[in-house]
Amino acid sequence: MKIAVLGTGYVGLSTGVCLSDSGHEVVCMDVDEEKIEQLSKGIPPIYEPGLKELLKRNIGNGRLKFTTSHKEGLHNKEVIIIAVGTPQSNNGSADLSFLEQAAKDIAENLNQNAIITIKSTVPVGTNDVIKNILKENLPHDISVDMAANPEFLRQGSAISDTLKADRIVIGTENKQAASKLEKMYSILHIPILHTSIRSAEMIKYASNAFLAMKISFINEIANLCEATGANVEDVSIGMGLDKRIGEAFLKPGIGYGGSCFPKDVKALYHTASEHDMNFGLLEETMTINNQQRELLVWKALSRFGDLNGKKIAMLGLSFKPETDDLREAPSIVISNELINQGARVSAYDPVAMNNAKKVLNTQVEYAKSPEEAVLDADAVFIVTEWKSFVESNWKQLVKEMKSPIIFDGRNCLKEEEIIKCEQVEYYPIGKPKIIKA
Ligand SMILES: NC(=O)C1=CN([C@@H]2O[C@H](COP(=O)(O)OP(=O)(O)OC[C@H]3O[C@@H](n4cnc5c(N)ncnc54)[C@H](O)[C@@H]3O)[C@@H](O)[C@H]2O)C=CC1
Ligand SMILES: O=C(O)[C@H]1O[C@H](OP(=O)(O)OP(=O)(O)OC[C@H]2O[C@@H](n3ccc(=O)[nH]c3=O)[C@H](O)[C@@H]2O)[C@H](O)[C@@H](O)[C@@H]1O
Repeated sequence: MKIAVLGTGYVGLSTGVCLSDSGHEVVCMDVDEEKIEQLSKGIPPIYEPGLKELLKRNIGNGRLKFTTSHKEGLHNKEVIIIAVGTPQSNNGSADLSFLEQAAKDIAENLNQNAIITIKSTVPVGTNDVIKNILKENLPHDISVDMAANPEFLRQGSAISDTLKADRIVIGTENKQAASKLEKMYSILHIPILHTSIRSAEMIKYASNAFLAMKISFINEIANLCEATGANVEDVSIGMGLDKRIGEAFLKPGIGYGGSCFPKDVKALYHTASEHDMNFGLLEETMTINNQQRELLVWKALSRFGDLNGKKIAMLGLSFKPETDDLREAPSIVISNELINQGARVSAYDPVAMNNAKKVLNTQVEYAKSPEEAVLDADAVFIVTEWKSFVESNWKQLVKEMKSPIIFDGRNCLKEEEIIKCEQVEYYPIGKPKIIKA
């Protein structure tokens, strides 16, 4: 099948690479010339395990091409996938300007009938808006079918999530479009759910909002565990064993971040208010998340009384491991708050340092290793659960610190390793602290 993809971000690129690897002929387009130049040489602009190999293989076998020209990319394509960004606008709703521009680009350059498949996360009803833009701008002899095909991949595992998704949701307005898209994905052997376009659009927001709500719920339970002496890890396991609840997304921490949960929960809340509905559950999910991001600072304040002049090592800057993305990362709120409190921040991340320098407060200092970051520090904050931090020699690391105090925002360090430290104060989330004087 001949497929065009607009947008080579996490979603467009993963989709393009995986569809070409399944045997389709794919052209990926982007308006960012630098990205396309890099991609054409097989260099991924983002860090994603497995991406580089698939990129090289499919450029090499001629099934995957990149261009900045919509005319060239859309030429003779049966399926057009739109995967441009839908960021948050000032009032919390989804900003559809990239999508609207993409629709105009398609209308101006499409040379045959095609299925326009919206993979970007878009509010219910957006397919209708885009269809109207297309209708107004397409030549009269070309017609399109619309499809909503939301994406559920996670950053850091984008390729394996695309190849081994739990489900593919296809929302269409007619059977021909539905069966063509089903055929496009058939080689992946993933369960497919066919729905109306509006239901497919809603499935995406409902899924992200539900997962975000699960995280805020377990974070509040963690805070209550700390107050009552229970252990949230046991509580999560005990809850998750009930198949009706499920074990996933019950890991407490310092709140959800990333380019999607925060913006999608806000956008769904906005959609509800447009329909005169106060979706209080979503409002509370967001409030809890905002509070949780400041938790480590509150814990440090309660331990030290005052953070003025204290050196705090911040290990991990990306919003989660295996990505260099800092969008809505808790590290942004934490470092700002520490600096407000007069603390010195020494930060380290194995892959996100370059991006961090573009977004974090300019007063943040960057270390070349965890060892350098913790040197003479009054405390260390574990902000992202990178494997290399978990596997570090903590017995040795704490010896480099001014005071051996660890605030673990991800409950990722192994208690059996912490106990080996000669002196340590270890403060996890929602479970008992470990103090060795
Ligand atoms: N990042 C993620 O993990 C996931 C994102 N999504 C959704 O997918 C959509 C895309 O997200 P990302 O891939 O993260 O976005 P991104 O911002 O990383 O990439 C979007 C790309 O589209 C390009 N673009 C903009 N206008 C264009 C046009 N007219 N023609 C061609 N290219 C154009 C941009 O230059 C950019 O490279 C969003 O709606 C997002 O909510 C859905 C699931 C997962
Ligand atoms: O729409 C999207 O963009 C994507 O958003 C999330 O994917 P992603 O943001 O890449 O990452 P997640 O692994 O879901 O983590 C999101 C945040 O939640 C936090 N989290 C996750 C799980 C958990 O149990 N606890 C927890 O605090 C993570 O640390 C991270 O900050 C969803 O998991 C994807 O299904 C969805 O496609």
